[in-house]
Amino acid sequence: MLLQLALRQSSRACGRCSGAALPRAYTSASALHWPRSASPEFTTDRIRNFSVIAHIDHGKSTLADRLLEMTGTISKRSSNKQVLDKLEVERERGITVKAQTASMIYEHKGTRYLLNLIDTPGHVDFSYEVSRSLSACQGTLLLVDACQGIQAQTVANFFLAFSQDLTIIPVINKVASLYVVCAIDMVAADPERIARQMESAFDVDASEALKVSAKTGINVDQILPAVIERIPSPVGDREKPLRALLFDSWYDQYVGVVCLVAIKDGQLRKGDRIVSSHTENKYEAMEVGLMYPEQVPTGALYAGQVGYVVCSMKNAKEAHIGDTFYRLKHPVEPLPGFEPAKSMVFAGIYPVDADDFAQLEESIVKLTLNDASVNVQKETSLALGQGWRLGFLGTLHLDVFRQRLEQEYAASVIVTQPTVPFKVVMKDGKEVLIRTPADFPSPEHIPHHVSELQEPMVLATLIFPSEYLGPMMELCGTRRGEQQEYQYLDDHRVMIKYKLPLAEIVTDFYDELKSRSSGFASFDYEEIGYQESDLVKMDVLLNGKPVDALATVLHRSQIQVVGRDWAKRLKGVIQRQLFEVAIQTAVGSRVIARETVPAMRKNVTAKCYGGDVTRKMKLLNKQREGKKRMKRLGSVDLPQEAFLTLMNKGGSTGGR
Ligand SMILES: Nc1nc2c(ncn2[C@@H]2O[C@H](COP(=O)(O)OP(=O)(O)OP(=O)(O)O)[C@@H](O)[C@H]2O)c(=O)[nH]1
Repeated sequence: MLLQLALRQSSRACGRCSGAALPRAYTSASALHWPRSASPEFTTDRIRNFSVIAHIDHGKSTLADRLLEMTGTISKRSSNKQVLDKLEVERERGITVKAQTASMIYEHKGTRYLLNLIDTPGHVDFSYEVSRSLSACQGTLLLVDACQGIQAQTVANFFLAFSQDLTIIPVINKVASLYVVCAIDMVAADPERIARQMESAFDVDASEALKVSAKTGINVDQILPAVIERIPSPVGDREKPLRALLFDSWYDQYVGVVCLVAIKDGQLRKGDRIVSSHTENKYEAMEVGLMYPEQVPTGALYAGQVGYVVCSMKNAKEAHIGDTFYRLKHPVEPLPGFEPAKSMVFAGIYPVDADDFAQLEESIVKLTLNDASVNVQKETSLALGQGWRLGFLGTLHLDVFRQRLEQEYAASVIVTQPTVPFKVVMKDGKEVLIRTPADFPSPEHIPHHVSELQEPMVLATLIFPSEYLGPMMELCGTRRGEQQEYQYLDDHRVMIKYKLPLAEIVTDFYDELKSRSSGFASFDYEEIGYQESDLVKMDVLLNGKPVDALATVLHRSQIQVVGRDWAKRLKGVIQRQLFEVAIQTAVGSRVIARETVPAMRKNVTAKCYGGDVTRKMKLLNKQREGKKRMKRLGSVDLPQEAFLTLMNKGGSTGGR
């Protein structure tokens, strides 16, 4: 019984991990020590809501650990590392993909404060998480690595915070490595230089920058006093009617949907009847509390506080991020809310074994309960059967989703080449969004019905040491980029901005960027709408039959290079079969490239003379295992790797 209770507790703590409970990686001081009657004590003047934003790997999660330790929210244990990175994929990849909230109590000059900290992801694909998390804050710690200096996501995140009028505290991290030759830039970490960079890029006062080491704890004790003294307390009146902003939600397999709310006005008590402004659905608040750092019920939340509410919501889709909750019979003006997340990269996901369709569907539904930014549509491919066309925020997001399907749900899937959403403007003025190459108009159809083909464009920011200026400009040039801006951040670092087609950066742009800059360049982008483009659909044919799941849309200038490359790559992964396999790439009826896989003999044990039964069995088993991972397309067996190899041309993870 006790064991069951412990397991239940442990998986509840990980409700955000879509039901796949992780072992508790840390010891929380929370549930036992939280003074349950404490929340009324924290009036708005004794609350600070702040986030930590930075480029990837600049130390946000490590700093969050130190702050949680300092305030006694978690105990000091060597095993307490990146405690707010709760997902398995986050721990394995060492990145944050989901913003996490934690409340702390901190005494400053004899007064106790309730501090609410939100650790945000650094990667561009998850900037949607950052922007909505900032709506629950009045200030932010802008963290910059003392070796690397300002990077592209530092700039992007700074502007997100700036546009929301937040107080920004500059923090230079990793100053402990001051006397060590920094492996990244091969120059000593130089906090003064970084402070000057921040001054020039963001117009902040360099003397206000805190210089800390999140790892060793140096100067970390200066952070919370600065938070209290510099960041304004939230405005809000607990005597007014309830206005609660829903800014995050997740599905917990035991209690259902958990909503994270920022109470802008009024109070939210257990048992209250509340209404969603978006849907007008009515709910009962069954449990309310603070994230300390796990869910700790407090019975009530008051104006200015950030916490969770479990209400009688049946379906996670009812939780509309940006919604306003109000108390039944006391309607209020809804808060502005947020733009919904826009999918920028689409890919088909299919079960390797068609029998696993129902199981995979269940896994996708569960996973998307905790990631509403994934766009889901059923799709049928002639080649792969029934599956889904999923929309993601970027290729890292896609890769993380695939990894979570495989790790948390043991799914075996085929992911097709990612594509961006193209636009077809018809002659009658109608606009059609094309999310899958299979829907792209045929060459015969275009002259009669289509007036323009368009592709999505982005404004990319690249930051790198000045000696890489040539290779970086060349890279952007070969990717059909147009230079927009050029600025020296200091004597060593340059920032350039390029207008680029999104399709060019969801392929291997990031890998190229890293290899041509020896790893020193960083980049970020924002969408800037659609632009006319000379697009064509390229088909892949196996023994003369087009495979719809392998089709892609390209700029006309790329057909020759990609066509030849794909034919070669497929030849490399398609095993020899009983008959010859012709691989062709083609645009309409024009063949671009052809490769041939010669025929082979079927009997894998033919060379196994004599009576060695175990060896024969081994070979046959191997052949059977191999077959399991094959997809039969007409008469040709296509391995899972065929899709992967094109994706890698292809789908780099676009961010790390
Ligand atoms: N030397 C040194 N290393 C640090 C310091 N702070 C963090 N690190 C290391 O930097 C790496 C990245 O730290 P994280 O805390 O995961 O960085 P993050 O900003 O949360 O990363 P993302 O969530 O991926 O954006 C880890 O290996 C940390 O141990 C520091 O003060 N000094």
